[in-house]
Amino acid sequence: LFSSAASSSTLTHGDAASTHGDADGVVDVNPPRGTRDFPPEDMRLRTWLFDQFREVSRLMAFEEVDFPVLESEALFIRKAGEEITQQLYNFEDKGGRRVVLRPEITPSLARLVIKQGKSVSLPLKWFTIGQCWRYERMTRGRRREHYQWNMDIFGVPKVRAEAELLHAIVLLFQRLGITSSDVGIRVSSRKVLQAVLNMYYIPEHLFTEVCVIVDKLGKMTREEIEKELVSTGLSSEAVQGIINVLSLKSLSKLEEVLGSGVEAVADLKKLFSFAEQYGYADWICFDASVVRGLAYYTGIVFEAFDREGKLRAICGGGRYDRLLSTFGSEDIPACGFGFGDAVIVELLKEKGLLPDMSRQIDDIVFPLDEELEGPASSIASSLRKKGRSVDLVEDKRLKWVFKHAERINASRLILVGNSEWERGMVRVKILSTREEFEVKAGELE
Ligand SMILES: Nc1ccc(Br)nc1
Repeated sequence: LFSSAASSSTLTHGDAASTHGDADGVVDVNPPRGTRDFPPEDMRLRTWLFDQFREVSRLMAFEEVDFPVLESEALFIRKAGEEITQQLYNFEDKGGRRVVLRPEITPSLARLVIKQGKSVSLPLKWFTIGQCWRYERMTRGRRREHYQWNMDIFGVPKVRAEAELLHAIVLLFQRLGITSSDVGIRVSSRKVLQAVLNMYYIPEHLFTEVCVIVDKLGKMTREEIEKELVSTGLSSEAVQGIINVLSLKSLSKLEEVLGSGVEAVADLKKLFSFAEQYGYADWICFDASVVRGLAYYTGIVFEAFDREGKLRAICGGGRYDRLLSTFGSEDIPACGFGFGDAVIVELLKEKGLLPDMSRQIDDIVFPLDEELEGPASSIASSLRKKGRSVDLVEDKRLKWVFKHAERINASRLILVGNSEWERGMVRVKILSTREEFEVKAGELE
């Protein structure tokens, strides 16, 4: 959906610009840097994609929720050095309040769950599709906004919840025509890292910071990661131990290193066994290097990736059992994922899976003379009441109308002409078969 940088088209409207434009009366018609417009064709693709998100949410029996894009900055202040909190789109409003354009959805979800308090019964299965923002120096020319589909389950402490979320992700990919040969989902648990830190007696307060650092595996060199880990105070032995465990891709090897009976291994085994029952085992694989970059994850984490390795993560999520207490509330076990609107479209383009996005209209109604505009309107009105989409066209030459009918894939062209109208009739042309006939205006279906 993110078109390449728009041309520097500008608009000079003479007087209009003098009130709206800058000094020389020129208005920049491009949207703010890093943001997108959605002209009709792009909007049809976005609507189609969001309809797939909604249909999967319906299949999973999730309820839709929403909240403001604008949130208190306090909801996102975290000290773990995450990229997401270092790129807050934050400002002070006219009331002197510190606010942000939200960078993610989960804290707003947590806020709403806390606000709803005892009035909601657990488990909660909520979803939303919302725009998220970041303020990044445009040097990297990256987007500053995207839309995310979020699915979250509150009140289920067991990995059955993560298994449900993974099912939703697989259902979505299958609906788009993507197979497990195109995409995989790497699965691990932050409890793996927790177990390793315990092995080296590393203090608990370093856990979140270490997670954020090792999430950069694959984006930074191993040396840079090791350097950052050492800078937190870890011994080089502990750093090597962490790097070695995070390179594991087999659960049995992990069990050898961590020992049996470790919660992380038990959780993952249970999750992989659920995957067999759901029938999506071939979509997922254990990969200890997956930690995800958000500070609040506490357990299972996962991310979907294109197996050709050309694109960034398609979606990601995990368990966050202690987020609510960071907002001063009682903790409720929770897990969820975010699924952005940009990488998935790049993948669909790569795979030739973009759907046909051309328009489709049922009827064009066209009065052949000006004094027939009234009758044409009443015909359009009665057809619309019957549920047909009608493009009422006026002040055009017939040649243009036929071209227009092709352009918008109209099924029928309904011509209102004097000679027919005098007999209470209209002329109908079926555009697919070129069939043409007269119908009583009142009997038009
Ligand atoms: N968090 C976030 C927000 C906006 C974009 Br674009 N990417 C990531």
